Amino acid sequence: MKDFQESIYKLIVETSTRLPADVQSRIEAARLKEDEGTRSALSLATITENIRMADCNVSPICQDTGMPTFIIHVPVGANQIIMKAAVRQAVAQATRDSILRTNSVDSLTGANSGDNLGPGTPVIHFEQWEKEEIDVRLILKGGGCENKNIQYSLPCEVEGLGKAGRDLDGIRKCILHAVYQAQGQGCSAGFIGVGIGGDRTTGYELAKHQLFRPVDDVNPIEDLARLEDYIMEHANTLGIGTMGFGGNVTLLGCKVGVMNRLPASFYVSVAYNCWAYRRQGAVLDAETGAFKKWVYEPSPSAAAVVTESDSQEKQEGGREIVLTTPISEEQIRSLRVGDVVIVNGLIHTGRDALHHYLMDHDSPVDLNGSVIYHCGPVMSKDEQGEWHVKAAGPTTSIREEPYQGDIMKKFGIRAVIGKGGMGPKTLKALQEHGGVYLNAIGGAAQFYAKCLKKVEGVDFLKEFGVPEAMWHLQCEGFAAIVTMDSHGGSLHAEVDESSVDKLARLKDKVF
Ligand SMILES: O=C(O)C[C@H](O)C(=O)O
Ligand code: SF4
Repeated sequence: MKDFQESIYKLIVETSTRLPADVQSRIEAARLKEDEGTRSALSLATITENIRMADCNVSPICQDTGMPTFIIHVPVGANQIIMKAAVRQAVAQATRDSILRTNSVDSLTGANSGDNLGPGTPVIHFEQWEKEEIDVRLILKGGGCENKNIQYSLPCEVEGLGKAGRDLDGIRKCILHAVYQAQGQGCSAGFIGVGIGGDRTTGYELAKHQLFRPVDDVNPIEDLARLEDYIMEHANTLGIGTMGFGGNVTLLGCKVGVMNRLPASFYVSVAYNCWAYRRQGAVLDAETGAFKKWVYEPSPSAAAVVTESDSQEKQEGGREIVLTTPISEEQIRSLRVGDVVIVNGLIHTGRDALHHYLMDHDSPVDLNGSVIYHCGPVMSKDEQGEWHVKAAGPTTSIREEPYQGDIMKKFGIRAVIGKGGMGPKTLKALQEHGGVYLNAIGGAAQFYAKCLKKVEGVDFLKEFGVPEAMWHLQCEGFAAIVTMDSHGGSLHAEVDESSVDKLARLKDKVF
């Protein structure tokens, strides 16, 4: 097994930095389905550019490299103990090389293990089979879309759709609702895996397993093939669009599996995966572990991908405003939903741990007129001890809803950049205080890293770990869209309202 570890490392690099061809072609098709010049079309152009950059830079497509989950099929007699140790070493090496973000956190203390190893991480499942080769599949599914997974226990009442019974039509309602409830927060347009039956644990497992199916396969069970087609057609009438900006394409793939259940239970489990659907597999030689071939066709090389890199400019009706930090209240009050803002100057990252901390502590730096970026970057340190941003897209902002308004007021923060939008408490605070919410494109980690020119410093690195630390970054030309303004306007509230109406149109029995 001398080559096994190296093959696993190669698989991790491929998975984190290049989307397979089936995934990429769905994204490209979505881009063509969106009307030219709309926010969704331009966001998909940014996403396409980001995919190209990740490939060229051999760097993570998205900064959240997720929970590394391996499913390994081995011939009878393979030594799984040795293989497991090699997988763990390859994961640690990929983390040192900034291909994976340090993503393993002690649930009680919040301490980051720093190498992606810890109780429960990475996830490694072994299966034996009769074939004379090893098949290793890997999925890197990030935390934001994982938070949008949902499990239904039938029969139940589904918002917008009424009663969902223990039949195919009840299942249909659950899946439609699962897409609706994710809104833009799981970086739509997304892919879903659905597990029907099992118990609460195996139902979710089955759902995740569906994400290993090729995007273009046809379900061998006729009823489920019909259900998948129906969902693909109708989930795309909800109008949620890319990042929840509104648009024609909300769902890029739907795969449904079924297993037996207990008489008393009927679960429908949905695993929601963002557009950054990073899954790949490798077939390896059973004796040496040497790489033989990829399981999913890799994308054509980056040079062949056609891109439009001027995305986010000239948005539908929106103005483009350049803001340099520190920003005044007057400047903020002049902004409206739909404006494109180009941010320059010093900004600060802050997410869960920092927001919690700032509620009853002082800030280590002056935040008056500043911008907080909801982001947990991938960073690397060079030999001179200088930090560099390797990947830095936004994280889901709604997690900071309990804190955000209070913190903006307490420290005089004028803008937050994030993704997926925030709720009524923040919207009210933006009005009272004179603040704005700027939506960046989730997953576009290479695209934004390019704007983060210099690391001026960092606080709480030891205490919170790399993703949660407060990084002080000089940025240049960071484009984001105003989706919540200081006049009570919220694009997220609008899209939510209109999509629940559209969901309700799908109430009538189909199956
Ligand atoms: O943790 C992150 O960087 C992002 C997360 O995947 C998210 O979607 O919010
Ligand atoms: S930030 Fe978005 S694209 Fe990245 S892992 Fe989270 S949900 Fe996926």
